Amino acid sequence: MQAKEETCWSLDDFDVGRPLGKGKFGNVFISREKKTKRIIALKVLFKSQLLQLGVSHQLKREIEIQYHLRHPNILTLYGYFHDDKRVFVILDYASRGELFNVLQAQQGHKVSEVIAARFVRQLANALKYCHSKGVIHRDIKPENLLLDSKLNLKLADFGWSVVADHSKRHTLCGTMDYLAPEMVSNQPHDFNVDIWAIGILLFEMLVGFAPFANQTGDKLIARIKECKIYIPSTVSDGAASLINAIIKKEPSERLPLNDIMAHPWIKEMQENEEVEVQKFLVTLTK
Ligand SMILES: Clc1ccc(CN2CCN(c3c(Br)cnc4[nH]c(-c5ccc(CN6CCOCC6)cc5)nc34)CC2)cc1
Repeated sequence: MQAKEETCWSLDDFDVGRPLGKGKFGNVFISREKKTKRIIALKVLFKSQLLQLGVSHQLKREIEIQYHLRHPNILTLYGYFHDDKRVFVILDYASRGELFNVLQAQQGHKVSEVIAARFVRQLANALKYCHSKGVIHRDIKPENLLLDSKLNLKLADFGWSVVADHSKRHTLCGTMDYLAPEMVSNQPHDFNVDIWAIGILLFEMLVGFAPFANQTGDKLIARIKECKIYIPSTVSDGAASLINAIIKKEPSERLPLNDIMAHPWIKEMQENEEVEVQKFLVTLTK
């Protein structure tokens, strides 16, 4: 469906189906656009909730930012409309759902190194595009990474993103596991917070849990600031070297996106990716 400029959408344009998931501010329903029969995801948010929780600015920013991003690894936001009680956001439908649930369904909550390398490469690609437009996502985590029918990763939920500027944002946001040290100590932060999250994600996909998981509150903050992680020997040397090159306390020392995508382990894993993807798709329940 082409995102026609200044289209006036309304609920009458859609057949709304089952809920795909529930969030704090509303629900997402699988839906079909009547004219084109296109399947989409319709995010329905209650204005009362948005006002009560003071997150209307976040929704506005999510829509403004995501609407202007067009990339194969970013979930497309086609448009939005509202009635007196609700705001409706029209989004791409990712048929395999959240990476979070796919990981939960795996033995040991982890995936093979080939699959993990594919997701890291696609996420780095999406972030390279975002950062080139001055957008920092700031909430990279398995819940915000969706998968389509071909197992392509789609970066979603720009509710915590910002357009970087020199004032360097200070608001603390997102869940703690993925927060970079400079964010937990509420220091100025920049694009490198997204790079940090790629390292945490790679660790979690290969080990089955995040490096600072099972910690809470101040202990968790202390562990993140200490920035020491223990990588089990089940993780290959190539993958471990990439994780260690990204998980650096000093933001400017983290491996840049181009070097992540060109890393020898990423390149090595790409060799038999197609076969692994087909095998992995068969294991996912329909
Ligand atoms: Cl306001 C709000 C409400 C809920 C949420 C949490 N999710 C955010 C992502 N949502 C989806 C979006 Br946006 C776009 N495409 C999707 N596709 C799916 C999806 C697709 C398929 C399934 C079914 N599973 C797929 C994997 O095999 C087992 C069955 C489950 C979810 N969820 C979304 C679903 C809801 C975030 C914000």
